[in-house]
Amino acid sequence: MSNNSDKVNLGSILSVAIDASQKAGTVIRQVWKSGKLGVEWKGVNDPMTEADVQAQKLIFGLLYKAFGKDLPMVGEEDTDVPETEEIPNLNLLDQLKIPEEYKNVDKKEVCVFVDPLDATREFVDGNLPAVMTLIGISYRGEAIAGVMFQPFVGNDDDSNGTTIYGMLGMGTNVPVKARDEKDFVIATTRSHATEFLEKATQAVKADRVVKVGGAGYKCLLVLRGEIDAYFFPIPGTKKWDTCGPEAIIKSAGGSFTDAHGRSIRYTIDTPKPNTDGLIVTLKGHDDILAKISSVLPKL
Ligand SMILES: O=P(O)(O)O[C@H]1[C@H](O)[C@@H](O)[C@H](OP(=O)(O)O)[C@@H](O)[C@H]1O
Ligand SMILES: [Mg+2]
Ligand SMILES: [Mg+2]
Ligand SMILES: [Mg+2]
Repeated sequence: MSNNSDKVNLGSILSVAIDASQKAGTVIRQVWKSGKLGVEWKGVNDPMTEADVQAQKLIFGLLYKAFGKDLPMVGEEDTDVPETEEIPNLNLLDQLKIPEEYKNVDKKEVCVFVDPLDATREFVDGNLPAVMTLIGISYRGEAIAGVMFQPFVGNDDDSNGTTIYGMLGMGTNVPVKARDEKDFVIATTRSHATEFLEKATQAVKADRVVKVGGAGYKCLLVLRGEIDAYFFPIPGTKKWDTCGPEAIIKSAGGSFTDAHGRSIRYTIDTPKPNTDGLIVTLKGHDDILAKISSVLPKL
C-alpha cells in the first residue's frame, strides 16, 4: 500500500502515531530544557507554546509522509507542515493483532485527531506528569485507535517516556484496572469550574473530587483505577482532546460519552468543541448518567 493509495491499514496508522508521539515527546522535552517556551495566549487560560507547534509539525509531517497529504487530519494548532527528514515507522505493531476489518479501509473514511501537547497550561506551570501527546484515529466517525504519550513520565524503551495505546478489538498495551473501593471518586477540571459543574457534582454524590489539569491525564487516572470517573459534563474539551483517549478507554472495555450518555462522533466535519461534555468510566457509567439526568437541561 503506497502512501498515495486510497486504502489504508489502521494498524499502520496507529504504528506511525505511536512513533510520531514519541518523537514529538523528544521535541517537547527539548523545548522544556531550553527554558524558552515561547508562550502565546490563544484565550483565557488557553496557552500555546513552541513545543505545541513543533510537536504538531513533526506529527503531521510523519503521518503525511507515510500516508499521503490526502489523509484527513485535524490538529489543535494552526501550523504549516514542512517536509520531515524523520522516517515514519509503520511496523511497530504485530499485524496479527490488528482486526481484519481495519487492515484495508478507505482513507477518506478515516480521520486523525492530533493534540500535540495536551495540558499546555500544566506544561507552562511545570506540572509535567500531566503533559501528553494525544493522537486519535477515527473510522466512519467512531474513535477506533489512539495513543497517549507522556514525555516526562517513566522510561519507555529508548523513547524516554510512557506510551499508552489501544485499538478496538485489540485492547491496550498497558494493564487496566477499574477502581473498586466503597467510596466514589471523580476527577474534574482544575481550572475551568462552573456553577453548573458544582451542581452536577453534588447530583452524582461524589465522596471525593480530584481537581487536575489535562484531559488525557484524567482519562489515564480512570485507566489506572485511581478514580471512578472523569466527570466533565460541560463544554471545554475539543475532539483532539478526546478521540485518542476515547479509543483507548473503549478498547479497555470502558465507556466514553457526553453528559447525556450519547456517543461522540469524530469526522473531519464534526464541530471541534465537545459542547455536551464528557463522562469517562471503566464501570458504573449508567449509574452516573441516571444521577446527573436530574440536573441536565432536557434535550
Ligand atoms: O491541549 P490543551 O489545550 O492543553 O487541552 C486542554 C483541554 O482542552 C481542556 O479542556 C483541559 O481543561 P481542564 O484542565 O479544565 O480539564 C486542559 O487541561 C487541557 O487538557
Ligand atoms: Mg491548547
Ligand atoms: Mg488538549
Ligand atoms: Mg493541546
